[in-house]
Amino acid sequence: MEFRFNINKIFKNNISRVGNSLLPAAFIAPDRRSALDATAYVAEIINSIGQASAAAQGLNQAVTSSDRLRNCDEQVVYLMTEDNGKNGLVVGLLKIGRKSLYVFDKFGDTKHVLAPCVLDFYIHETRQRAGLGKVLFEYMLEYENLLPEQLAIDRPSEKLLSFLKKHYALTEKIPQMNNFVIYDGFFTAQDSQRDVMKGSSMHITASLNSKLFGPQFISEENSHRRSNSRLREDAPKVQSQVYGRYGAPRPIATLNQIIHNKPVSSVTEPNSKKDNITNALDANIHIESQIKNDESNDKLSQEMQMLDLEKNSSNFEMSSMLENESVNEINQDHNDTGYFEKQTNFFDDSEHLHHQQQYFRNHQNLQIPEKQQDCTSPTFFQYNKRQTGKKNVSHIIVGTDDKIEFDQVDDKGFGVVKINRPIGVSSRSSTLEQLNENESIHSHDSERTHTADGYFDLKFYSHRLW
Ligand SMILES: CC(=O)SCCNC(=O)CCNC(=O)[C@H](O)C(C)(C)COP(=O)(O)OP(=O)(O)OC[C@H]1O[C@@H](n2cnc3c(N)ncnc32)[C@H](O)[C@@H]1OP(=O)(O)O
Repeated sequence: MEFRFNINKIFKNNISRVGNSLLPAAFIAPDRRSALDATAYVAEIINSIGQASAAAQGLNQAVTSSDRLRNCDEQVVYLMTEDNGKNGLVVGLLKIGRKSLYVFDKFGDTKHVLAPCVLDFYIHETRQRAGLGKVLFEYMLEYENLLPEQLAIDRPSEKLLSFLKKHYALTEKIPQMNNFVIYDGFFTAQDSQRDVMKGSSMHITASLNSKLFGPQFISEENSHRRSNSRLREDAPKVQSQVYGRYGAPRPIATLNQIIHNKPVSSVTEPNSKKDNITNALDANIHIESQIKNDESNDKLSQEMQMLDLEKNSSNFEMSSMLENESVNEINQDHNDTGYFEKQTNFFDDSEHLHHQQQYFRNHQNLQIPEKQQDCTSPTFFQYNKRQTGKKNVSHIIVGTDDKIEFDQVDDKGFGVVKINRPIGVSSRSSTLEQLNENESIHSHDSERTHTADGYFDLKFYSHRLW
């Protein structure tokens, strides 16, 4: 390919490497004007041979142009020239550049690579099959320090495929979804040259996630995490060791025994303390029976309601305290879910029972019979709307024949049920006022008052440190 100007002044060697400056590396311009002229000449050469290459490949548009080369840092053009004793000849073009590609490996996994690519390759028709193509290609490989299998070929022609097969024995292609052709050994060479983007590959599956969000990057961290998660799935599930306060020896849980009417034989507290607890419970029960006998007395009825609630809540509290081992865990869950802060509203015993059973099922340490009516003894106190005269009353079912220990609870936190009476002291003769002095049910959020619509709001609170 001849030009109207002398290319020998620009290209000192047979093969010249031209970057985005559009000047050969060996070109030394005496002045600025000479540099600008040389740039214009090189641009013309590149455009011309680019058009010739496109024509040789049957392309409508040239792959190689001076504008594209000027605007791209990652691409370079190798030009092969001949000195014909006149203006010189341009006989070959090879354009390469690094491209970010998503390519399949041999196993069908998609990888994201920054690979050197052969973008355009052309030897003038008058010089083809004369070995010039190999000379140009070898020069490029040596200059770029690349191996032939490292290259991704952009839409190669049959001539180029034949060329690569003949000179470099590249035959085993790895099928791709794009127009690039890569050969076996591409990834090995890539890894050796650190051209694979470190730690990043694409994971394409037929999963919904892939459909919705596209292929996922698999970084080293993700791979590690996935392998760890698999290990975790395979590993036997062993309950973690409990340390500290929760690891201390605890009495055997008795709430289950209370519900099932079993003797609380495992409680290992001193007898005197258990006796005190029993006395306190008996006292409450006695008061309850007395009050029930005289339902016409409104004042006593009010007192009964207060005592009922106090007993229910205190029994529940005492049971909870005895259930330290299991309840410690439960409390944490319920503090999070606000279980004890929920206002219960049971008009129907079956609903109440279902709720209670559901609660115990959620905590496998505890058991509750499927049918509460199976528990015939001891007495289970279930106060409903008819008994209390209130629309909303929280129900607590507690067996009273068992010996239960309880401690006083500080008036701290939300909705604390407070029992301020010394253990063993009967509250039989307590009037409502005395009861307010010594035994009180505190609810910071909603006081124990009769509201206009008759609602009674009692909220339980279970401290995390119990
Ligand atoms: C990514 C791309 O650029 S794809 C486009 C590639 N370019 C083209 O197709 C343009 C037209 N062809 C050419 O320019 C040249 O033929 C090139 C660049 C492919 C090869 O350059 P050459 O100087 O011919 O290569 P070289 O002489 O070193 O090697 C010759 C070998 O190339 C292959 N080859 C070259 N020309 C042809 C041809 N017309 N038909 C089939 N194979 C050919 C053959 O394997 C040949 O070996 P053989 O002669 O023993 O059969």
